[in-house]
Amino acid sequence: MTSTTSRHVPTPDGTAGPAISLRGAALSFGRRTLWQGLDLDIMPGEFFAVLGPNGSGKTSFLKVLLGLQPLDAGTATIDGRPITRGSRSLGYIPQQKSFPAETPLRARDLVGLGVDGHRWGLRLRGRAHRERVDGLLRDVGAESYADAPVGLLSGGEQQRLRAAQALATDPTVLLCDEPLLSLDLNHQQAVSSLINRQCHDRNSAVVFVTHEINPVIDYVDRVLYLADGRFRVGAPADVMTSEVLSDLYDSPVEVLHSNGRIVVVGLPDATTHHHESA
Ligand SMILES: Nc1ncnc2c1ncn2[C@@H]1O[C@H](COP(=O)(O)OP(=O)(O)OP(=O)(O)O)[C@@H](O)[C@H]1O
Repeated sequence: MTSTTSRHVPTPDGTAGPAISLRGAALSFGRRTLWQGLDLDIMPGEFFAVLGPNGSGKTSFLKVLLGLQPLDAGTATIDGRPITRGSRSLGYIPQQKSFPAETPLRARDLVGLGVDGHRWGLRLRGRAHRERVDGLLRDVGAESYADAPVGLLSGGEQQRLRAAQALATDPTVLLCDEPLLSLDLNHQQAVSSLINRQCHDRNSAVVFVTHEINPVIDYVDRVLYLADGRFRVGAPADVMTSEVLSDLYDSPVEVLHSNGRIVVVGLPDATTHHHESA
């Protein structure tokens, strides 16, 4: 957390309050509890990763923050206010889903919607608009297909446009659901570094759901690790340990470190997962 300026709502003493705050949060579906007793403050400029095996509740956690999923107990606020759907301070990179082939938008139109599509009042138009869109397309390496119909692009190409569109809004809270899926290594690095800049230079709080911490390990301030209805929150070095993961999975798990990467060995058989296996 390096930024000093804040676009977030200040606390009475003038310091920036948490961008996201959960108190006593609980969510269950039927008899399956995803989490309970979750107290959490995510600060402006914090890069916060959410990890856990398939079905552990990572996407559901984002849905709560998007106002699409009510909690069963507790409260959730963004910038000190109760969460409402479609808040303008939220940016969202959804889990990859293809656009239909006939979608009547070019790549640059999609990004352009992020630049001014949700705003009332003054809209960036003409040259300024075009330059902003071009800059975003360049940032995600999408200039070469800027004028192509989105429905005809590959999954990875579409995903880069979604990242550009979400960043275009300069959100105070950026929610990312597996944004690196189907990107090759170069573009994983480009997109994760862009998200990191939004976080640390623009002071956005980033919530980054991922199966694989290694591509963002240098950026992550804290992780929420969900498994089997339980969770652990802390710095990666404190959570990604053999002791903590063995406790969460209730089964011996070994965490190895190799060349700055984390390798998890011995996840329970039923766990369809994430991280690199040895
Ligand atoms: N609206 C719903 N009604 C009933 N069950 C649901 C609902 N939404 C999610 N679930 C269940 O809650 C669990 C958590 O789902 P969620 O999508 O949050 O997991 P996840 O950690 O994001 O998984 P993945 O890694 O596979 O994307 C799953 O078992 C899912 O079937």
